[in-house]
Amino acid sequence: SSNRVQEERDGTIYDYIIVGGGTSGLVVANRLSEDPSKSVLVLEHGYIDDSERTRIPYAANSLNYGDLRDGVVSTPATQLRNRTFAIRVASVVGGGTIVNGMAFCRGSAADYDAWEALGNPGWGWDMMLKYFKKSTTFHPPSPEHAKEFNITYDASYYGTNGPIQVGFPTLEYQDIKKAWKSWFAENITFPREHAAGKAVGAYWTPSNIDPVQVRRSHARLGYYDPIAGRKNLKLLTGMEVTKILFDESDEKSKSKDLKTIGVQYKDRQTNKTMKVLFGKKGGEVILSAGSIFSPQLLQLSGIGPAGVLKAAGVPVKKDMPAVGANLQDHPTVVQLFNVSGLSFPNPSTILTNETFNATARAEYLANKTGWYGYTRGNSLPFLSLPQITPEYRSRVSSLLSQKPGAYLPDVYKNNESLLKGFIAQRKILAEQFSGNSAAIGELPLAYTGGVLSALQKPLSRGTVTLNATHPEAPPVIETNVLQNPLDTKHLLDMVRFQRQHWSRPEMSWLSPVETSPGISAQSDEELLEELLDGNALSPTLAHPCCSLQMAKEELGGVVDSKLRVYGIRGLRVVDASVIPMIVGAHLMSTVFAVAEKGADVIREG
Ligand SMILES: Cc1cc2nc3c(=O)[nH]c(=O)nc-3n(C[C@H](O)[C@H](O)[C@H](O)COP(=O)(O)OP(=O)(O)OC[C@H]3O[C@@H](n4cnc5c(N)ncnc54)[C@H](O)[C@@H]3O)c2cc1C
Repeated sequence: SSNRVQEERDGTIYDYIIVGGGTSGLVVANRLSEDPSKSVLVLEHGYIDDSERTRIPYAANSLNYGDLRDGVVSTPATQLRNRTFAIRVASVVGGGTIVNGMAFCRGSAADYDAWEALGNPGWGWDMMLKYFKKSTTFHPPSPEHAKEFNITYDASYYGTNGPIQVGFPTLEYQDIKKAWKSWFAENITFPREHAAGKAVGAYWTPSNIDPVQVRRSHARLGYYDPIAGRKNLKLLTGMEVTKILFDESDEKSKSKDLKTIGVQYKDRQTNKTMKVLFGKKGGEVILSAGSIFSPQLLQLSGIGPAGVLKAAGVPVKKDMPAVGANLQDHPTVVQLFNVSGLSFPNPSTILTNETFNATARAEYLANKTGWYGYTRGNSLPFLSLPQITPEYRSRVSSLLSQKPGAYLPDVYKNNESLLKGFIAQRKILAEQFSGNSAAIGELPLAYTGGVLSALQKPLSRGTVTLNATHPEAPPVIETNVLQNPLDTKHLLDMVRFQRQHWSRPEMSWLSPVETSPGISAQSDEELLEELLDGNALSPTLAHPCCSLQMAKEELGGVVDSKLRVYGIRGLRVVDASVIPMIVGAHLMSTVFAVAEKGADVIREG
């Protein structure tokens, strides 16, 4: 019965089993199946969704709940009055790229060079650039449009025939010109192209939009649909992988590494549990279930912190405390201003004016023009710490004077490699905080009143561990948001920057009045109190990552630079969880590049 799937389906013996047909899984599936002599199976938890909400660029403004995984919630956040938060992850063929906000931006060279510095040769900026290009096709804006809105770019940093279509919406709201004036008044940098390695300052970033079809470009559309007919590639949807299977005979002789022989999975429709096993020559399991479910699956399979596994009744195959540690995301803070004097239409119009919305929709459906072709905006200042606060030097010295383990979760306390890894990360972060090599805050250009800032370089670290009473339910996610007090400082630095920005003469056209936190709040304590009262802080911008970090093993690495899980044969991870340190950018374009490089690394053997 262990060969049931091969028997039931078509008798194929697979060389690769990819767990998760999301963003990374489909990239890897595409590249590995380019070789007709290799056969590839993708098992995806979700289904195919080709509805309007996945196509229409404007739909990127609303959360597509139908394609999100149910019940993924963080534990009460001690620093945020024990609030819990939905951690948004996709469950759909194409993964996060089907449901996300379509911001397609890249970090700075220093963000990726940091990965290389943690013991990952070939993962620095110079090499990653190749994969940023390979994954994309860039569509420049029309010269008239670019001139009118001062949209700058350098197409040479993108690809010319990659699967993901990248470009700008063909229309912009007029008020954005005034909003940009206020940014030009700031003493910051204005890179012509953010994707050139210096993504620090105020700049235009593209979307994953196909400007010809005027629709969302995503992993399924770019990487799977065009090759779905390959005979050596099979995608099964609605399948939840529940265990990675190891060669039990190997396991008995403790001297040998564990070796994968296949996976066990459950058909979500019939609830039937099945197995798929490699043939005699073996194969590789590639974990691409994302930053929450890849660590869960490793733990369900006996690879993870022994204490966590035992508590959940899972037999320990390999004690690896680093599995599920190092979780990072971009914590956010929202400020509110009352504004007047906006032109018609503005970005709020389509959200609040039903007639306008209906007309925009009809126009899009008839000829793909109008505001339904506009996403969420493409002007995204990402600032370095010195650009945000004159206090940056004192921040760096407080960081370096912290006892390294002081603000880390328990798993770091008894684990020397995780702690050493954090110290190595901290050194890199101290360098980034001292200068303008990398962004530490995202402060998207805003003028309609709601102002979001996102911390790009948190020092707090979260964990993903099995739910001891229901190991197969979504795992326990401790974000530990703001556990390190410097993270709070940095968020408040951004709040103060925004406040200063909104009081500039160039913003007076809006007659803005800060309503939350409100200018009576001045000290750190007052600001924090008001922000907590207003539920204005969150641990996540839907960018969970880093929970199975690629690093030297003695630095808390789970995978090596070939993405192989240490000590296990036939098992790699390719998704956002292998990122060792979160970048100063939304994640998707980085994940595409990681997966492209991951596929190359796998093909090299
Ligand atoms: C709501 C939202 C908004 C976002 N906005 C942006 C944005 O505007 N710009 C940006 O750059 N990034 C954004 N992101 C982040 C970005 O989309 C993700 O970081 C990226 O898509 C993650 O890719 P991945 O391959 O790691 O995981 P995913 O794309 O999530 O793929 C993982 C896949 O594995 C499947 N899976 C999980 N467990 C199992 C299992 N046990 N068995 C089988 N399959 C399984 C899942 O169903 C999923 O399809 C957003 C994300 C979300 C959720």
